[in-house]
Amino acid sequence: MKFFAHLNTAVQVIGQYKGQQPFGIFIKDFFRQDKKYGSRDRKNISHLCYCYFRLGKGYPLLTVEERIVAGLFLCSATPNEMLAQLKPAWNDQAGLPVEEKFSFVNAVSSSSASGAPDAAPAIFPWKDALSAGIDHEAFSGSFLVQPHLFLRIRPGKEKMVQQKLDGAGISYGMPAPHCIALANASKIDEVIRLNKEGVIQDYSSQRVGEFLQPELLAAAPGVRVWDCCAASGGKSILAWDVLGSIDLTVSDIRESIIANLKKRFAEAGITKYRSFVADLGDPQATLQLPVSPQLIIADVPCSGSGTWSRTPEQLYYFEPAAIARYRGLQQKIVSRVIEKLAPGGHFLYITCSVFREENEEVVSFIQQHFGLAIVKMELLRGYDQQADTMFAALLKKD
Ligand SMILES: C[S@@+](CC[C@H](N)C(=O)[O-])C[C@H]1O[C@@H](n2cnc3c(N)ncnc32)[C@H](O)[C@@H]1O
Repeated sequence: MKFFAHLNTAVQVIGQYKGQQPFGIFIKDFFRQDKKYGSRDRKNISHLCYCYFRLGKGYPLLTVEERIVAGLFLCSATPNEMLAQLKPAWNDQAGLPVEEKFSFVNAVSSSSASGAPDAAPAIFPWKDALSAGIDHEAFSGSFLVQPHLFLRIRPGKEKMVQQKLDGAGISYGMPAPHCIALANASKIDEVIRLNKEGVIQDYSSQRVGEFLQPELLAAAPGVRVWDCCAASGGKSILAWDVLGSIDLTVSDIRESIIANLKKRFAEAGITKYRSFVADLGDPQATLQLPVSPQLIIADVPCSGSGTWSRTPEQLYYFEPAAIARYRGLQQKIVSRVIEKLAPGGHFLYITCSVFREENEEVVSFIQQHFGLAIVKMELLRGYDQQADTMFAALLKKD
């Protein structure tokens, strides 16, 4: 019976949530206000809610309760206690390939008032807006699977990190050298000294290192790098590790963000760098850059659509009008920063978006307005690796 109580609470939570804040924060507040839920209850209720959001825009005419159960079935790789109680007829089918499982849900969907049956592509309905090279069906289906947690091992710490993980009995995969893939709930911060020995960084984000190779950039030691949307410094630490000694400047829009970065850099052993705060969407903003940078890393604000497997509520609440707003901001930011790039310098444009308008079209804008030439451009597919999907383009100024 307890799973029916969890289902009812999940229906209640979903009814109250309107998408204004990350769902993870909302549900924590919900549980804080009502102390009767134990940790197992909280885990199950959260899981049911996330199963609902993982269906994205699919099955809109099912009731909330039906959608939660459909999501639970589609997201379960094996039979389980919860499904056995909530939908016994589907539990034995949980291990089937997901394409086959859709037919069970479609049968319910078409027997409700919905008419046409649904399937994976309906989860993410903006197929025509996707960047080149994304398999729409596989991408849509990827929302049903929780992504891995990835750790990037810092240079020289390879043996130590693997020994520590083995010693703690934590199982992991290695999709690439220096890259550790773990189950999402792994408590590696109790085992690894984060930022010093390894950095929590998605696999695709780690692959941005392929664009930072010294031979590609013809970078000499001491190359002047500006990470202009640095957040807590994930790309800066990567550049530091790949390029060796760099002359680093970081900036972001708010002081509190730079404060987090400083803490993280201290843990990472990065002590020599400059930082400032600037709103790069404002053409009048003061940029406290000492000399013109030879490499600008612009990991710009974006829809984040390549990361929605981690926050599937965004997939559910997304309004496509937001894409043009992001593109407008991205064009302002690149226009503001490229004028500072040294002649012969490189500009690395990065998003975690799957939308062409934020990716290839901004690159075309850069080519047309600033005459930069593409050195390397790639959609970093993560959806087939339980990772984020990102886009990166390296351009060169004459
Ligand atoms: C995708 S995140 C960067 C992630 C970071 N590079 C990393 O690897 O961890 C984009 C960053 O752009 C910043 N940002 C948003 N709007 C901005 C603006 N108008 N000017 C400057 N930075 C901005 C955000 O605060 C956010 O930290």
